[in-house]
Order: sequence, then C-alpha cells, then structure tokens
Amino acid sequence: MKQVHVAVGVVTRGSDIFITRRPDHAHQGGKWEFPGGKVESDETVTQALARELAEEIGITVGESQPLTVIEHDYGDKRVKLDVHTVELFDGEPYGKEGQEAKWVAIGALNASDFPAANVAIIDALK
Ligand SMILES: Nc1nc2c([nH]c(=O)n2[C@H]2C[C@H](O)[C@@H](COP(=O)(O)OP(=O)(O)OP(=O)(O)O)O2)c(=O)[nH]1
Ligand SMILES: [Mg+2]
Repeated sequence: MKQVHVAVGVVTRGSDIFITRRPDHAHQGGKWEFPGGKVESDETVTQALARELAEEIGITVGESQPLTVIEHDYGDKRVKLDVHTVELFDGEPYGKEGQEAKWVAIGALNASDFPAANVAIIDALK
C-alpha cells in the first residue's frame, strides 16, 4: 500500500494547542486532529503545511519547527505524519471548513480522542 505523506501543524499559543475535528465521513472521521493534510507532489512539507493551515483554519504561518515524524499503518491506509510546531502565525484560527475547532491546554490533550498515530505526537508534546 502506498504511503500518504501528511504535513501536520501543532499550532500553539502559550500552553494551548488548536485542534479540529475530522468530518464523520473522512478517514479516521469524528476524531480530533491537528490540522494538516497531504503533501502534493510539487510541494515541500513547509509549503504544504502553510497551504493546509490557510485552507483549514485560516491562518498565515510565520515560522514552523519540525517536532517529530510518525509512520503508522491503519490497515486501510499507511501515513507518514511530518509534524511541525507553529508558534508564529497571523490571523485567529477557526474551523474554516465548518469543522468543530477549539483551543485546548497541552496537559488536557487526550490521546484517545485522536487517531492512533497521534499517541506519539501527544507524548512528544507532554
Ligand atoms: N491532518 C491530520 N491528519 C492526521 C492526523 N493523525 C492522523 O492519523 N492523520 C491521518 C488521517 C488521514 O488519513 C491523513 C490526513 O489526511 P487529510 O484527510 O487531512 O488530508 P487532506 O487535508 O489533504 O484532505 P483531503 O484532500 O484528502 O480531503 O493523516 C492529525 O493529527 N492531523
Ligand atoms: Mg486535512
């Protein structure tokens, strides 16, 4: 099975992180996620991250730092999550695609609300 390369943004403000909920019909639907999406063939991860965060939560990324890379096999899909922390951005994030969205304290992140691959991301944040 082909691996899908995904740019994922951990958008932070102080000790809070901005998370969104995946649409019910999507892969891993109904779970909370860090906004992001597929890296297109003509893009770098940094470009994909900026594009996805503009599309999904309406912010302009200023700076991002690599946090971790996670490869995970869901059985129906293999993903490589290229996770970046975003501390500098313009605009106030919101669920631009109509998805549920909220700020949550890092300490209150609950891995069981997220897709299985996110356990390692949440561990890296705590
Ligand atoms: N964005 C995001 N994707 C995640 C996380 N954890 C996780 O396993 N994934 C998986 C779910 C999906 O299979 C894949 C991301 O694909 P996506 O559906 O966000 O891709 P996309 O935004 O380009 O959406 P689309 O064009 O396919 O509609 O990565 C996460 O925290 N954030
Ligand atoms: Mg997405």
